Amino acid sequence: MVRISMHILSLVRGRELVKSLKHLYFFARSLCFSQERVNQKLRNQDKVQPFEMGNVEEEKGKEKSMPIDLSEFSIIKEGEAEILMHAKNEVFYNKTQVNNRDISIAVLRAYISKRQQEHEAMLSKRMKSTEKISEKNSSEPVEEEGKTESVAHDEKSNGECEMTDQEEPCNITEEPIKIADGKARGELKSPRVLEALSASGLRALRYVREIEGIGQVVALDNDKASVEACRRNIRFNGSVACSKVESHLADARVYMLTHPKEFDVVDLDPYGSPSVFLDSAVQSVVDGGMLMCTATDMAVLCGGNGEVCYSKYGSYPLRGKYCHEMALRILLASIESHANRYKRYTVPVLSVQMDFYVRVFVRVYTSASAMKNTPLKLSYVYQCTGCDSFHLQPIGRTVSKNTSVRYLPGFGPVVPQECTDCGKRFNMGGPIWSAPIHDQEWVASILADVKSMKDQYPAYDRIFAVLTTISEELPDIPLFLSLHNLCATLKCTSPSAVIFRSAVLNAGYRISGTHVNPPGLKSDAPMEVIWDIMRCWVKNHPVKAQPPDQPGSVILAKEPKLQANFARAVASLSKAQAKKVARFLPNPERHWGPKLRAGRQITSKHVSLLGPKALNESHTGESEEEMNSKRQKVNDHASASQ
Ligand SMILES: C[S@@+](CC[C@H](N)C(=O)[O-])C[C@H]1O[C@@H](n2cnc3c(N)ncnc32)[C@H](O)[C@@H]1O
Ligand SMILES: [Zn+2]
Repeated sequence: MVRISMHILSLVRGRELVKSLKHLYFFARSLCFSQERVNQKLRNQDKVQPFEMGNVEEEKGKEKSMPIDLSEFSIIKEGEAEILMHAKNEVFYNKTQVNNRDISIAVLRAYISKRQQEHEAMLSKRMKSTEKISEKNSSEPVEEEGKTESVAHDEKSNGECEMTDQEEPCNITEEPIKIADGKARGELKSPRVLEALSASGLRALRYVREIEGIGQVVALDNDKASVEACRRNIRFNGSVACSKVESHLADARVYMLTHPKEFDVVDLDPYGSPSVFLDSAVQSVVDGGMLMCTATDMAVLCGGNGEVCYSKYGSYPLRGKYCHEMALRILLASIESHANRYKRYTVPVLSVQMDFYVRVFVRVYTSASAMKNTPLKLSYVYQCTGCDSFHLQPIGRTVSKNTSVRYLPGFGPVVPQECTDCGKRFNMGGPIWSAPIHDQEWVASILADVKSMKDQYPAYDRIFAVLTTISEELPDIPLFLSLHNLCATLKCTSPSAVIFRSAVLNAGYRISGTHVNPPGLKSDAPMEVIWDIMRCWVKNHPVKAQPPDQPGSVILAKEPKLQANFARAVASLSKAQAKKVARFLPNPERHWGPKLRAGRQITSKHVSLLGPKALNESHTGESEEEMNSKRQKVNDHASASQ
């Protein structure tokens, strides 16, 4: 009915009568068809009469609508959203990113509820201070100018508070304060989201169709075919999508720069690196808002090309086993550096490495004084070239005297020229974000929410497993050790993870897993303690003699100072392990990975990216029938995974 009324409206706006009637007829007809029947039609190669799809917002008049032949499309359903996918792959769509979209939805839901709580807390604080002042005023008839000023400023600022040194940043876009029953009451507007690189619009559509309390979603793309597809998909998704999603043909960088502090959430999901979008993105987020950012250039971030990483992100990557976590921390450091240019700073809420990409969720605040803490949250990393020892070199430090704090450069170097464990030299990487990469309170509430809405996440099993592992990570320990690598250095058999964890715990240190690598271990035990534990292990599990200059031989030549206790410690299994909750899941199918830029031809140089099967398929020149059957499989898979 809504669709029909929209068409009557468009008719009133002066469209050609005959054309609109035709339009109306096909929409009415499409309403009668169930989704399955549309699919069936596509499978049977039935030519559906073309119908015209107009644009959805202010650019309505500018572009001429193109007639669409539905038989050229397959319908892809993910969550509540459905998109029309053209057979020619003109617009980017990668179903493996369902994990990425699911996690983003979970974080957005948490953000909306947190934002509401923060708003209520701010209102009640404001109310209390107003009450205090009015009490004071009633007992003291003469007003103290200075004291009332701050409240007056508060009310006048209407949510756009200026930061003072100790203040909590405010995060709200408020409607004017309404006076009801003599009380001041600020109402929170629904959050506005910018999906800066939207392609088909699938993400934006899922956001509006699945997230309660979400406001407007602005979907941008600088590719005409993508914007056309996005608009088509908006219409295809009905009235909620039409009223909430706006699609614009625009360069995201220009758009974000010209819309400073306008969006509660800015979502960047680029091909490869987000580096060129960061500067404008950090400026487009409101105070207390959230920036969500994906990077799929893992080869760059993980040290395949260190100097390229430096030029894009301002950090040198290292090729340790921890490189995927380092990738997350390089991205976080880079976002912070861009934010600092505008007196802003970030607070990570959740940082995930999954499949073939990293994705971070950070809140953005403005405060020139809080920004001074940034050097305390960044470190260089010294990685020994001989053994697996690594050490962090913080960039800054503080000295407190009475109530004042001085900010100073960090003491260094934290390592001598040669590794104290094996005698080899160090590579230096970074700077990385060395403060926590998740807010565990957020993680717990996201996890609880995901669990309670299991059916609403097509990738539930996967995202639940990842979030569970994240919830058990030691929050204050950057990077991790690989038990496998420690043993490879010493050329010894490996203790089980439980035995090794127990030895660390029995020595009085903490240890946890990491979501980026199933055997990876995070610990606050210094490297000398780790090596002592391994020396003790080798005493009971001797190794063959090695040349004396080998790092392993140098390490084993020293006597341990600590006597390791390998008795099984109670906490040697994580809670999830103890409860047999899956923490890591295999990929649902082969070549569960990145996808080429829309419209590109698959050639032999893409084999490493997409796998040989993709290449063979692109060369076999499949028949239309095969293509249709594949498209159907995609649909089946999408609906089966819900
Ligand atoms: C990886 S796709 C986005 C996928 C989408 N977010 C999803 O979840 O399905 C990246 C998109 O960014 C668009 N793009 C690239 N550079 C852009 C720019 N400077 N401004 C706007 N869009 C851009 C591309 O046309 C492409 O459609
Ligand atoms: Zn070493």
